[in-house]
Amino acid sequence: MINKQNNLYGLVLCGGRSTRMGKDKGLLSYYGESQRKYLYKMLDELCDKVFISLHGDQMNNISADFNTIADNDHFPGPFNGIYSAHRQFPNVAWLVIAIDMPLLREKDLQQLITSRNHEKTATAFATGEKKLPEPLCAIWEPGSFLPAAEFIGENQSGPRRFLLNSDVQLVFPEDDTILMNANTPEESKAALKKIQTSEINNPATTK
Ligand SMILES: Nc1nc2c(ncn2[C@@H]2O[C@H](COP(=O)(O)OP(=O)(O)OP(=O)(O)O)[C@@H](O)[C@H]2O)c(=O)[nH]1
Repeated sequence: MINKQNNLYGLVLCGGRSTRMGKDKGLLSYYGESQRKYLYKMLDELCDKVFISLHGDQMNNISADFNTIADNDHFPGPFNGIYSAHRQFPNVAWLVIAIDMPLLREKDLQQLITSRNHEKTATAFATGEKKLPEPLCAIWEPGSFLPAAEFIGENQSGPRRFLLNSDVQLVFPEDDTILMNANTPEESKAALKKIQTSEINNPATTK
């Protein structure tokens, strides 16, 4: 177990449209509570402060129990959420996670934190056969945002492409499936089955 990290803020990206799922992915439940609440609490164990990242028109539908940051730029996609968080608090690093990774455990985030390299643009899990950085489960250092602003200024909005052109500390997860995305009802069902039938994400064994 590691302590809360000073100057590390947590961001749960929830500003997507969930069109493939057909319902808000933040409201799905894999562990007996909404995924939004589950991941918020997980980050709260590790970070100084935690925020839910949303696009502007979702702000009225969220409980006041959560700290929130609304997208304030004009391009769609997760980089907008990350960049808007930085604009609000430019001097901290951000531990960013996507709402649609139901197999992610607190111990995986601890691995990211203990592997963190403050000198790099970001510390990110390596995913897939090509071991590319996963921008939506990563620590973004404060120094990443000047180059990010330039990148966005060139009308680019892909956070993975940005990290591919940056100096990133790659972290190799114990098991690649922890980063599985559940974007459709079928993927969500498959994730739930994995949770119920394997120990990978049994909350009792996650810490
Ligand atoms: N703040 C913010 N987060 C976003 C935005 N778009 C996507 N995200 C988040 O980024 C992560 C990955 O999103 P995607 O799965 O690519 O897109 P989605 O909109 O959630 O789902 P689809 O509509 O099915 O593509 C999820 O955690 C989303 O909530 C956005 O415009 N703003």
